[in-house]
Amino acid sequence: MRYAVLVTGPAGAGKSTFCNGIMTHLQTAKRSGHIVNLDPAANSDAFEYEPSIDIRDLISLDDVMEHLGYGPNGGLVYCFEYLLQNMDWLDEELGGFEDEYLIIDCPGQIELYTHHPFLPTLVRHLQRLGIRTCATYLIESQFMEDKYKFFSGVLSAMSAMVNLEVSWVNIMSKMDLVTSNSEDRGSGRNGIRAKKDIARYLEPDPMLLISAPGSRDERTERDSKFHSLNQAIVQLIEDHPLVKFLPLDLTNPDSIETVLSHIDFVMQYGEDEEPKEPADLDEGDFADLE
Ligand SMILES: Nc1nc2c(ncn2[C@@H]2O[C@H](COP(=O)(O)OP(=O)(O)OP(=O)(O)O)[C@@H](O)[C@H]2O)c(=O)[nH]1
Ligand SMILES: [Mg+2]
Repeated sequence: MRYAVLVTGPAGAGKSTFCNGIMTHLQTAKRSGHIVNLDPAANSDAFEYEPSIDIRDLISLDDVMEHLGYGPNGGLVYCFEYLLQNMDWLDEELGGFEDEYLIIDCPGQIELYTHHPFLPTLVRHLQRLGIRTCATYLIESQFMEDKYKFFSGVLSAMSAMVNLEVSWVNIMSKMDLVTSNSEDRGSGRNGIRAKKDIARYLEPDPMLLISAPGSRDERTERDSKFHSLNQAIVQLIEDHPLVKFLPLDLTNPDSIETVLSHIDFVMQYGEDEEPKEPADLDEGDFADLE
């Protein structure tokens, strides 16, 4: 059985660093894994581990920009359209990997996750090849310092989830930065000071948008349209509590282990390799037989 973990999220969320972190962890646990780079604009320095499959071997953003005159974003879309037209390249690259755990590093343009058909097409393709696929969506802990920014992150995660019909693990990255913030109580910019505050972000409490004091509250009161938009968002998140974040602190191996075990769980990693434990039965279930 082959597995693939898509690592998605906005620019700079820590996706490539997370891919490296998982690789290190897999190696320590004597498990094998491979990085697949799907970012045609990736800087080679970003990879501690040489990607086993690299979209830049098929097409590079620099070439597209130089020879076809595209800018960076149009060029990226061009690269993906090119990949979709040349999926046999990917099939060939994937052909050499049996029983593998692929960690797929994606670019940070969120329009790719919210409305471009690229990722859904890719996921369907992987599933057709019999590869069990799940997706992670990272947002960085600094988002918690501004509740408006944070909820726009929640909405983009929701939108990505709805766009892609696979199991999801949402991750709050760079938690090491929060820890140091909370030790220095004076400097918490927008009130991320106590653990219970963090909990309201990891399991997003939409009331943060309405109740908590923040820099833009005056505007909220003055501008009733802004207020009713917030109300609508609160309602949406209350009605569809789809997004919860697992905290990720790459400086702590236990934290990586927890995140990885969630990813393994949603993909049912290893279930085929070991016989399944029969489900526990209540004594009562046998009563009729006696
Ligand atoms: N403190 C801290 N910094 C991090 C962590 N993860 C990433 N960074 C920093 O955040 C920046 C962006 O990290 P990347 O891993 O390149 O982020 P990315 O999501 O791959 O970025 P794009 O591919 O450009 O979208 C780099 O300067 C990293 O060093 C983390 O867990 N803690
Ligand atoms: Mg990256």
